[in-house]
Amino acid sequence: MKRILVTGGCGFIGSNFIRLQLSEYPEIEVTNLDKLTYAGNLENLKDFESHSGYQFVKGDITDPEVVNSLLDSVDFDAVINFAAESHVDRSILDSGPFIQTNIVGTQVLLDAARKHEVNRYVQVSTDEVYGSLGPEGLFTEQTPIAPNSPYSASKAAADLLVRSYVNTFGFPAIITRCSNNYGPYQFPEKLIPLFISNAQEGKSLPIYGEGTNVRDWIHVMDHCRGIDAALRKGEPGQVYNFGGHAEMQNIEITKLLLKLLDKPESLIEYVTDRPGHDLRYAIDCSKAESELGWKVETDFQAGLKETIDWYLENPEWVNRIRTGKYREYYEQQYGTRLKS
Ligand SMILES: Cc1cn([C@H]2C[C@H](O)[C@@H](COP(=O)(O)OP(=O)(O)O[C@H]3O[C@H](C)C(=O)[C@H](O)[C@H]3O)O2)c(=O)[nH]c1=O
Repeated sequence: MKRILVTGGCGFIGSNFIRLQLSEYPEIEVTNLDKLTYAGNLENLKDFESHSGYQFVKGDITDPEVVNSLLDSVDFDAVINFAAESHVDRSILDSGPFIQTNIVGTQVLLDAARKHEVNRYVQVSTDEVYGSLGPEGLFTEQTPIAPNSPYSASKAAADLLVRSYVNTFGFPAIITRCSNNYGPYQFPEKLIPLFISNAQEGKSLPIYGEGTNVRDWIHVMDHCRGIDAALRKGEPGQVYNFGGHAEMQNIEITKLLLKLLDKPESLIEYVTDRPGHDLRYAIDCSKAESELGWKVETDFQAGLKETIDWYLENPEWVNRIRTGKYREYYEQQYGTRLKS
């Protein structure tokens, strides 16, 4: 595994994955193809800009010319597809970009990778494709796909395309599905960084509905190590689930964040629920544990504390986002929901 193409490497999970590759594998050459949408940020990899094993290419995975000319110019051993529109709330406001990037982009990448006989393709997916659980049970790799949001439907469609290329063409693809990530460089529209930033600014923390929805939190580096294990040790055609073994209700994690930040619970504001809000995600990762030798390494409380510290130590990174175009989105998303 010498030359790899990472798409969407300027986003949260992709940039952490590139960081892991360049730190762990001295011989690796990573090309990062990223369109630099609102969530793609060159600053996320600033410390690797001049690394001899790193190359950045600005481009869109939905453009066959861009993708094919890149694959013509470099003989990649693997393609790892992180490029995606990922925020459920945005997909409810406008599903168009989700269909384009997540589905059409995956099709373009699959066709180009197949044409260039790339030996390994990893589709980075999500446990949201399985839909919603009740209070009991876990998603396994056998759980039928039943997405509920435009975002998860677009990811499920992409997974099905990947599956079809495996079955139809014998294409050597692997799918990974992970639970909710947290950690440094996460765009502050997602629950944890949004609530840290709002609390720091003395703004309300908008909890959807009653706050009883459950998510399973995994540190982004544990997820990235999982993708790395799937890339190097996984069997083509297989799906691998990853999760953090850290299930929490939204209200519980919010109170924990406020406690760690030493901020009052009076900042919590219950707001209109997300339409079609999935109740609970919880995932069985025993296949990844037994077949890939992967396991969660980050203790949740320690990881959360370290994540809070990262946001507090990087106010410029946060402020550049929060004072930019993001303000329009925040107003659109929360303007009528929030009292304050
Ligand atoms: C932004 C926000 C969220 N929430 C609730 C909604 C969810 O129950 C939970 C987490 O929401 P968030 O939008 O951070 O993440 P999910 O909707 O669970 O989806 C995330 O995890 C999966 C695996 C992916 O695949 C998605 O790409 C990723 O965005 O907090 C609130 O109550 N208030 C808020 O302001």
